[in-house]
Amino acid sequence: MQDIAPQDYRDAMACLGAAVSIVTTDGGAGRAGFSASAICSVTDDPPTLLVCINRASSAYAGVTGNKVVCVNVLSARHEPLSRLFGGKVPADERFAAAAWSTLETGAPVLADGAAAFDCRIASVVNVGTHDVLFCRVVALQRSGCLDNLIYFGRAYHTVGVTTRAEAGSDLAHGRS
Ligand SMILES: NC(=O)c1ccc[n+]([C@@H]2O[C@H](COP(=O)([O-])OP(=O)(O)OC[C@H]3O[C@@H](n4cnc5c(N)ncnc54)[C@H](O)[C@@H]3O)[C@@H](O)[C@H]2O)c1
Ligand SMILES: Cc1cc2c(cc1C)N(C[C@H](O)[C@H](O)[C@H](O)COP(=O)(O)O)c1[nH]c(=O)[nH]c(=O)c1N2
Repeated sequence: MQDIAPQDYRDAMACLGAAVSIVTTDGGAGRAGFSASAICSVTDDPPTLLVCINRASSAYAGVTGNKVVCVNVLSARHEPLSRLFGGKVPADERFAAAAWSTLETGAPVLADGAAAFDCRIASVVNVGTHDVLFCRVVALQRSGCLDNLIYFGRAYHTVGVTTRAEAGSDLAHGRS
């Protein structure tokens, strides 16, 4: 087995593009949120996704105490917001920069996000510095979903379509 230095791993992982979301929580353990790219769908029956959170994150206590999160998928226009939620900024200042609502759990839902997955944490696996949160989706919100903010090569990029017509009816009806 190779002896892989963390920096070599990160350099390689920087080549894996990923959609950027803001993961939020609220409840008795307080309101918190952080930018996240280590997110993916697990299964659609029951609807479940996973989020990897660094236990050193300022949001960790809130997320694990409230046991609810909302995954707010970002569009291109949210790059400044992702930078704010990317660390070293007080939580109130992060949330003051956008409009939020709630769905089922009380976790903040970004008013104009590409999509929002309101979740209850169903199980947690500790792996090294992170917890892998398996989250049961209990409510959804979706906008026109015309573009996504992508993180690749240590920089933000955009992928998407420019018009709803270009998106086609498949996207509008969720067909792949
Ligand atoms: N999964 C994560 O925790 C994660 C993902 C992306 C970025 N980040 C953080 O965002 C900041 C900017 O990252 P960057 O991409 O500009 O440069 P970077 O060199 O710190 O990270 C390069 C890539 O390595 C991975 N990575 C970095 N730190 C990680 C960690 N602690 N755990 C798991 N994967 C990790 C990510 O995929 C990241 O895009 C850094 O502080 C980084 O730690 C963390
Ligand atoms: C594009 C991008 C993507 C991610 C992150 C950052 C950025 C810029 N960060 C790190 C996270 O947002 C934040 O930096 C940490 O929470 C540390 O900052 P605070 O403790 O909140 O100040 C991050 N953290 C984490 O625990 N899981 C993740 O998937 C990601 N993904």
